[in-house]
Amino acid sequence: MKLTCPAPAKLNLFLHVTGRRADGMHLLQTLFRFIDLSDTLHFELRTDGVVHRTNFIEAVPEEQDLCVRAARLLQKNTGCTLGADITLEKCIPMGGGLGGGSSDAATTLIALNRLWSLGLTRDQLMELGLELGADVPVFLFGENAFAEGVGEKLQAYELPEAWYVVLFPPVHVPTAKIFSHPELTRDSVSIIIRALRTQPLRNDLQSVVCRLYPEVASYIETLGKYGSAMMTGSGACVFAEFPDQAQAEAVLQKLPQTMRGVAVKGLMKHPLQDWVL
Ligand SMILES: C[C@@](CO)(OP(=O)(O)O)[C@H](O)COP(=O)(O)OP(=O)(O)OC[C@H]1O[C@@H](n2ccc(N)nc2=O)[C@H](O)[C@@H]1O
Ligand SMILES: Nc1ncnc2c1ncn2[C@@H]1O[C@H](COP(=O)(O)OP(=O)(O)O)[C@@H](O)[C@H]1O
Repeated sequence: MKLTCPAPAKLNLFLHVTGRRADGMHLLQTLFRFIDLSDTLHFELRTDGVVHRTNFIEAVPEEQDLCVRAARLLQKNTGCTLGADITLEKCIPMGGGLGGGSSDAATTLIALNRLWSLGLTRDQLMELGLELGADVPVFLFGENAFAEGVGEKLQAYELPEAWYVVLFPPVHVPTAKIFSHPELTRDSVSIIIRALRTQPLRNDLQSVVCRLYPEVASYIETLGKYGSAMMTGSGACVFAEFPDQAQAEAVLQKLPQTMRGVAVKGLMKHPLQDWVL
């Protein structure tokens, strides 16, 4: 038996750092939006219990791959003796604040819950997902969401149709380096969800990233000539929102050819939302 499933990327339409937990993890408020830029995962059932990624991905060794780790975590927690061959077609730039690894992990949990007939509920999958990373639960939640805590307290948030130009600056920003920076804003005032309609949106991680990686600042400045440009997550990717495809693509055309990026549609929900009860 085989399944082929998408794993969409996310944008953080705003991100505030409101405090720090006793274990050092930062408390955030953020708005997650899924976008139509996806990895594709293929799952083939194995009856010998082995979980194996079939393709070579230079930046991610098999044992570290969040898909493989998600599959093994699911086996461990359910006692399932089935396995899977997983083929991962990467399209989402890695380590860019687009949540690709987290999304791959969530898609693996959803797909194997079905392929192995485990019957775990959405809440059970979200609890498992959180063990793999703070960004995993939202992809299992399945709706665009306002998030608090480290990203695990989620409320569905309805967003209008929109298109995004997403640019990939050629730098790798380690998330831990930004969160541990002494000059990071860690005391933003908590907002209530309704304030999002009226408040200008910002990302509290952006100024530290721009100082350490001037390329990110330069991409924001260039894209900012055409729209309201911001960084997603801990970077390095930057984005701006447009009302329709034509406007987003026109902006992409005007940007210097050296700037890699895409024009993508914002999704109204996760493509596998209906797969989980
Ligand atoms: C910033 C966000 C916003 O969506 O996105 P990304 O840029 O990763 O996509 C996430 O909160 C990223 O969550 P996650 O992807 O789980 O972070 P990890 O890479 O595991 O975090 C690496 C390290 O960053 C620090 N960290 C991370 C998240 C957080 N809320 N507080 C932290 O202090 C911790 O030191 C952690 O060990
Ligand atoms: N399936 C995967 N896809 C991408 N990255 C992965 C995966 N599994 C593990 N990783 C690791 O997670 C890191 C963060 O990846 P990713 O989720 O793409 O970025 P971000 O957290 O910035 O949104 C990568 O640099 C890589 O080392």
